[in-house]
Amino acid sequence: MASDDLAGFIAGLPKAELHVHHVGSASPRTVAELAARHEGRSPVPADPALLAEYFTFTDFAHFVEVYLSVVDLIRDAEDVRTLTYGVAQDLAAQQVRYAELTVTPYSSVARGIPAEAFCEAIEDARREAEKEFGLVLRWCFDIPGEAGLPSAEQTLRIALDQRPDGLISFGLGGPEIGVPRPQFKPYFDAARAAGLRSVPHAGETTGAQTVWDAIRELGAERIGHGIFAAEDPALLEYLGEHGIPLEVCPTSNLRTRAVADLAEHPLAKLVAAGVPVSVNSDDPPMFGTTLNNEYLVAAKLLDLDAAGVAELARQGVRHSFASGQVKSALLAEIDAYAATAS
Ligand SMILES: O=c1[nH]cnc2c1ncn2[C@@H]1O[C@H](CO)[C@@H](O)[C@H]1O
Repeated sequence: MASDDLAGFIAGLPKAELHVHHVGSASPRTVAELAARHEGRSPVPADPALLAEYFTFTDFAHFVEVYLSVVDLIRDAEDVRTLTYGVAQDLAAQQVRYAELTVTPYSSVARGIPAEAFCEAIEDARREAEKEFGLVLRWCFDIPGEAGLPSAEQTLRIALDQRPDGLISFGLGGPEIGVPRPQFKPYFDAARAAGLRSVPHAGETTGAQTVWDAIRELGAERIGHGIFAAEDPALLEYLGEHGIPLEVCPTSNLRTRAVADLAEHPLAKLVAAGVPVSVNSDDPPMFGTTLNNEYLVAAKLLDLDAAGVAELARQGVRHSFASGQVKSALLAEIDAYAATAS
């Protein structure tokens, strides 16, 4: 199948998205509109054409700085509602049927949006998206690592006090350098005791030890990124044996300069070692990508044909925290599509 045909196959393929950030998914149009409202008071350009340059990152720390400047544009619950609905619409347009969206309530609450109003806004958008697009949305509430333990405490409190219906997991994002995972153990323990699944980022910008810490200290059931696990054969074996999947986002790793070149991306090495992986988009407009494009990138890295790509989509479903019913319906849909379209 030619590359154009494969792109067409991917575009129509029903998919799950497991690693995508809320604010990081805002379309350039949405970001530019929000920036226009705060012109003169925000470094974010109000012209969508200038955003690509603004979203050129020198390293991961620069990425977080830029990310937070966009977070700063979201000032009230109406902004949250509009943003979330737009993200759902963009996912549905790519034939995403189920998505776990990483949301950072701490950042918005710290900027003055009450926790209750924030949760109400995302829940409104979630219900609307399910009704209008048939997209099942779930939330991962993550601790922004750079904001330290007070942000962990508050993220946990918001999760447990508000407990929005769509909330299924607890995460940890932001920088890894200078933000050791073990200090977050009590918060993950409490979140897990309350029935939330554990999905911290680890091994995105630091080495295998961070992934071990995420597993041993935070009870990680899936790992955000985890690409530096490739450095440690014992860890690769452990991930495979215990079925702990990595949520891999190839273009993100390139754009934050975690990986110098796609040719050096460890996806193929991880798969060859028997590590379960899914392919995801992270912060698609900020990285100039889409989930569909990430599938195409992964197909090149793994040398996959249409059947291989369909299997990748099945992995995303299997690694998700969706209900058994949602999983079987989506797997059946993928099977039916692959049988007719390839
Ligand atoms: O690739 C990523 N790695 C880590 N954090 C990220 C990424 N993309 C977006 N965020 C977001 O960065 C904020 C600051 O900690 C958090 O809101 C986190 O969700």
